[in-house]
Amino acid sequence: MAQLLTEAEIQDLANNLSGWTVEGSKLCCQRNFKDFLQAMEFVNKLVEPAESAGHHPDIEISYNKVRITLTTHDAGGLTQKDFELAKEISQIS
Ligand SMILES: C[C@H](O)[C@H](O)[C@H]1CNC2=NC(N)=NC(=O)C2=N1
Repeated sequence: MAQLLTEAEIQDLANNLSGWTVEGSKLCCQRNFKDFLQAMEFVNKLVEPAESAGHHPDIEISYNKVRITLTTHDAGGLTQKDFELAKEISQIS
């Protein structure tokens, strides 16, 4: 199982990850799109990296807004897997 990160590690990793915030034991990012269709097109692009990583975001869709939350459920908090997947998601437009 992936190791939980320390507070210092989390802050260090978060400082090098733009567009995401640390909220408790979660990494959060919100993306805004023109409309629902574009929001869903983006959400569908998350499937491949998540499946490849064997690590999955929690996704909340509200019309053209997509809120992505990452945490390692098996570990009960933030691990390297969350930051690695967040970096990949940041590359998706
Ligand atoms: C068996 C399977 O690989 C595990 O349940 C994976 C699936 N995707 C996951 N995603 C996230 N975010 N956290 C997990 O602990 C997790 N575990």
